[in-house]
Parts: sequence; structure tokens; C-alpha cells
Amino acid sequence: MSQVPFLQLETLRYGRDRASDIIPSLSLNIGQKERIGLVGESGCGKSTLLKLILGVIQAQSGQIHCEGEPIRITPWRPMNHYRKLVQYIPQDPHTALPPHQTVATLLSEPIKRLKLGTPDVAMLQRAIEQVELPHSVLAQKASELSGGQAQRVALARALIIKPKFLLADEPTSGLDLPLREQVKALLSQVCDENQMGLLVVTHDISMVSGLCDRMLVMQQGRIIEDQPTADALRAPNNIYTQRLLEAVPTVHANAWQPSSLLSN
Ligand SMILES: Nc1ncnc2c1ncn2[C@@H]1O[C@H](COP(=O)(O)OP(=O)(O)OP(=O)(O)O)[C@@H](O)[C@H]1O
Repeated sequence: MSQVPFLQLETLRYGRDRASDIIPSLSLNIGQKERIGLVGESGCGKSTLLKLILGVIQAQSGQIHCEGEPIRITPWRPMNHYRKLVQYIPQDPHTALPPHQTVATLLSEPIKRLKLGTPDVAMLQRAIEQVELPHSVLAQKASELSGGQAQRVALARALIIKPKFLLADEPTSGLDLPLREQVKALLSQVCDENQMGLLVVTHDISMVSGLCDRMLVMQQGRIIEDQPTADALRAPNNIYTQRLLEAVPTVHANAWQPSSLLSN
């Protein structure tokens, strides 16, 4: 019996009019626990696609199914169920997290909103431990967090409801190199621990090569490359992907080798 994909996006269209659609027609299947990296130049529609999947904006046409069910049958009832399955970490947590709220309040909010019980101290402490922050952070306000801490708190807030899938919009933008490596390692770790899938938008090809099984390249709202990451990096199908990889100083398509080859 064939397994239903976790997410099925069918001919999604998003834009004001057909002549200037941000996403003209996009279809994509995402498997359970799949880790996908989405790259493409600025303004091509990556964040728009994440918002469509999250359900915060609605496509003009097309459908999204999650585990075989449409995500929006009536405005609110199915969305609550869906939000328990799919969570999001924003591009800039510092501006997305309400500055005057404490981390404890921020972590409690999704549990209350989604009616998943009463948050207790032990639950909040476990959540903050999972992103490798000290318990003392729970008492701090969002405005008092560093960029790296805010990113981890945003991750803890997404993970606290134990989603099956995480959408991450440029989770390492604005962080310095060591912090980027830490966030990448942490994402890999939490995906393993929580048996969770991931769709990460990034300009950092090393994040895709280090974290994702599958690589998508978007151009003008269309997916023009969709391959296992190793194949996309070694032999891209599309000339645009080739150019994108050549523009990356650290990971050159010709220099890249899968770790299995390096260890032989
Ligand atoms: N709220 C909005 N109203 C109108 N146009 C928008 C809105 N948000 C984004 N756009 C436009 O949609 C297009 C795609 O934007 P989007 O943010 O999805 O791109 P992106 O690939 O994520 O870019 P970046 O890599 O710079 O974050 C851009 O042309 C942008 O100007």
C-alpha cells in the first residue's frame, strides 16, 4: 500500500493577477519526516510558499492536504488541528516575538491557544533544555535575548507542542558563523529526537548540504530543481541551479562529495 504524503500541494496559485503572480502554479509532495532545503534568489517566492503551507495566507486556487485531509475546510476548525502538526520559526524572531513578554509566557502561549493542557514549570524547563538554553532564560523578556537566544526560543516555542513538521524561514540569517553552525546542528538534533520533518528556506547552501535529504530550487515562483541534495549539488538538472551553486564560495558543485565517499 502506498503511503499518503505528509503534505500535498496541488496547483497552488498566489498573486494579484495572473500577469504578476508570485506563485503561478505549484505542486509538491512532502513525505513524512522528510528534510527539505528550499533555495532561490531574493524575491522568488520562498517565504510566500511557507506562509501558504502554514495557512496564514490563502492561495487563489489550488489545495493543500495534510495526511490526506484538506487543511482548510472551514476557516478555523481544521486549522487548529493542522497547527498542532505544522509549526513555523520566523525569519527574524527578534521582531516576531512580543518584546515585553517573558520566555515562560511565550512558551506557554501555544499550549494554551491550542488547548493542549496547562503549561507547568517542568514542561517549560524541558522545552528550554531541548534548545540548550539555561532555565534562567525563562524569566527573561524577549527584548533581552541575543539573536542566537531568540532563534532558540522561537525553536523551543515551535517544538513545545510536538509538531510533526517544522517550517523554518532563514533560521540562521543575521547570525555569525559559529552561531549558524550551532543552529544547524540543533535543528538536525531536534528533527532526529522528535522524528520531525523540516522545510527550511535558506540562502546558505551548506545548511542544505548538512541538514536536508532533498533540495528544491525556486525561480519566479516555480520549483525548477527537485532532487536528493547530493544529486542536486553534484549534477543539477537546471542551469540556474548550476549558477547558484557556482556563486557560493564555500561549497562548489564540483568540489562537493557526499560524506559516504569521503569516509571511504
Ligand atoms: N505582503 C505582500 N504584499 C505584496 N507583495 C508581497 C508581499 N510579500 C511579499 N511580496 C512580494 O512577493 C514576492 C516574493 O516575496 P517572498 O518574500 O516570498 O520572497 P523570498 O524568496 O522569500 O525573498 P527573500 O529571500 O528576500 O526573503 C516579492 O516580489 C515580494 O515583493
